[in-house]
Amino acid sequence: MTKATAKKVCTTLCPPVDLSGEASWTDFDAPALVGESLRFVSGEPDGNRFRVRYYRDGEQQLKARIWFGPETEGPPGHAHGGSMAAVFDEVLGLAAWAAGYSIVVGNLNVSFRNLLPLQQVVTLESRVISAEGRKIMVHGRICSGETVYAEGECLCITIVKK
Ligand SMILES: CC(C)(COP(=O)(O)OP(=O)(O)OC[C@H]1O[C@@H](n2cnc3c(N)ncnc32)[C@H](O)[C@@H]1OP(=O)(O)O)[C@@H](O)C(=O)NCCC(=O)NCCS
Ligand SMILES: CCCCCCCCCCCC(=O)O
Repeated sequence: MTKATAKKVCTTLCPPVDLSGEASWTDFDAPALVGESLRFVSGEPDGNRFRVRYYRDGEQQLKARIWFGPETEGPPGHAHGGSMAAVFDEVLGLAAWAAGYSIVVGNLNVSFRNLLPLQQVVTLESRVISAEGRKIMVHGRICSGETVYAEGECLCITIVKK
């Protein structure tokens, strides 16, 4: 990236970003469902790492508007692959909870398709694909318009009370 195209890195708190959803989406209150423990990805809504807002779409599938801040940097000016994996981990696991399954994530596969520029609001679209016994499969993608940055396939396993 040239100096001319590089986005200014915020050394103090970056300005507010617009995480609003589409008209047909409704707000989804993650802490009300799973408690306050999900701080690693969505715990600092005004911070410089991730800013996340959750929704359900018209089909009740979980959607997230996500801003990857300067502290998610991997390749210069772009998101670290691990930061995208962390986002998939939380959002796809949460999607299974939102669908009524008490799970933890057993396996997560991520395909990185395009470098994701920092300080851009993107959408994570999720879909619960199947539920067979204790195995809940959830797929998702991080995208903006026609551009897909990454795809995730998440095997969730329902928790067994001991
Ligand atoms: C996922 C976990 C609960 C499964 O342990 P368990 O309750 O003893 O269940 P099992 O190992 O019997 O697995 C249940 C089924 O899921 C399958 N499974 C579990 N983990 C799997 C994985 N990583 N990949 C593929 N299949 C997996 C098993 O093969 C088994 O399938 P089967 O019923 O067809 O034989 C356990 O491994 C665990 O707690 N892992 C840590 C999870 C975690 O830290 N996630 C991140 C935070 S959410
Ligand atoms: C027993 C309550 C546990 C609530 C956990 C919500 C899990 C959502 C997915 C988190 C994924 C992860 O932590 O790796």
